Order: sequence, then C-alpha cells, then structure tokens
Amino acid sequence: MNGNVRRLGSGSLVIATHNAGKLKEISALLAPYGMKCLSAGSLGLAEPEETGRTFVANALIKARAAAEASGIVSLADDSGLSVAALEGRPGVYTADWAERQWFEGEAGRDWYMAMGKVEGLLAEHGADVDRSAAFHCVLALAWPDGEHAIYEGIAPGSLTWPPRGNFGFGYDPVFVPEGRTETFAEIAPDEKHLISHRADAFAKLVAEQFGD
Ligand SMILES: O=P(O)(O)OP(=O)(O)OP(=O)(O)OC[C@H]1O[C@@H](n2cnc3c(O)ncnc32)[C@H](O)[C@@H]1O
Ligand SMILES: [Mg+2]
Repeated sequence: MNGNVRRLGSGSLVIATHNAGKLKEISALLAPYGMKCLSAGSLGLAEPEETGRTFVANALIKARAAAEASGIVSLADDSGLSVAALEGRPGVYTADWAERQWFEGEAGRDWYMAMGKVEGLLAEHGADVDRSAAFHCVLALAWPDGEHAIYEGIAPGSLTWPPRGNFGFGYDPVFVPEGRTETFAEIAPDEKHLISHRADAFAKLVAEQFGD
C-alpha cells in the first residue's frame, strides 16, 4: 500500500448519486467492506450541475458537493458510453442525451430514445460501420476537508440493436462487453460486477482503500 493514501476505514460513506441503478451497483460492490452507506437521496442532498468536460471533473464536482453538504466522506461515480465511430460521443454527455436534450421530464425509456439517436448517427456511416464502444467509469472519493482520490475503469465492447435483456439499467441492453455475446442487460448482476467499467474502477479503489 502507498503510505500517502488517505484511507476510508469503517465509518459512514455517502454514495453521491441520484441514479437508482448506480446506487444499487455501488452498494453491492461495497457490501463486503463494512462501511455504513448513506445515499444522497436519503440525506436530501441537492444534485449539483455537472459542468465539467471530463468524467474526472464531474465525478469530483459530485463527490465534493456531497462531502461539503453532509460533512461525511463521499463517493461519486461519473460514467458514460464512448462510441468510436462518433469520435467518443456521447461520453460525458451520455446522461444528457438520454435525459435532458431529448425528452426532458419523460422518465423510463429515455435511454432507448438516446440510443435511437446513436443508431441514426451510426447509420450515416454506412452498413459496415465500426460498432465498437466503451463504457467509462470514474469514481471520486472526497473528504470534507477537501482531500480526494480518483479511480478510473473501462469496459470495452460494442453496440447492438435492437436492445436485449432486463437486468441492469440505462444503456445496458445495447452494450455487448468484449469477449461475450450477451448484452450487459442479459448478464446477471453478480457477473456484471466482475467485468463492468464500474467493477474495474472499484477493483482499484478496493486495492488502495481496503487492501493490505
Ligand atoms: O450523476 P448521477 O447522479 O450519479 O447519475 P447519472 O445517471 O446522471 O450519471 P452520470 O452523470 O454519470 O451519467 C452516466 C450515464 O451513463 C449511463 N450509465 C453509466 N453506467 C452505466 C451502466 O453500468 N450501464 C448502463 N448505463 C450506464 C447512465 O444511465 C447515465 O445515463
Ligand atoms: Mg449525472
């Protein structure tokens, strides 16, 4: 272990997300480490504006806002899908494509509309377009005194259409991770937790925060 790294210990931790799917995954990934997890929603914390241009910047905005408001060390996740043929879009704007830019106020199947837009843009490249894509995840830990730590994860794969599967959340039904034929939404949660972008970032967090 790096002796300069600030460690979490076994106290309380705020999960600074307003996405129910992420909260479920993060809680499951943290379950073995004995921390008391509190959600931003249950504490009534406001959702900060994600004004950053990178996953790291937005993860830090969310973690710092929660740590300042709650006085408790906080963990945020900024994630998204980068499509090679679209020069990495939607990237940090993945949630915007699904939630605001398209169908503000309509919950539920918004991601489906956003993926329709992705499919439309891919179609402009012709039938043999490169469908490779990657999910990115940046985890930011922020302590109330301003200290922070960052962990980055990635899951390479490709896009499929139409959507398949009912597990997971968001864009899971259209993403096939590398080396598999099923979408993330057809892979049981326990298994997604071994291979996802979030799992990759968590492995680094766990090694540094809870490792020997
Ligand atoms: O900011 P918070 O409150 O955490 O919640 P959010 O949904 O706005 O989260 P982001 O800003 O990080 O945007 C990430 C987007 O990428 C999607 N996404 C992230 N991880 C995913 C995963 O494992 N499976 C499917 N979609 C995912 C998610 O649904 C969002 O639309
Ligand atoms: Mg967000």
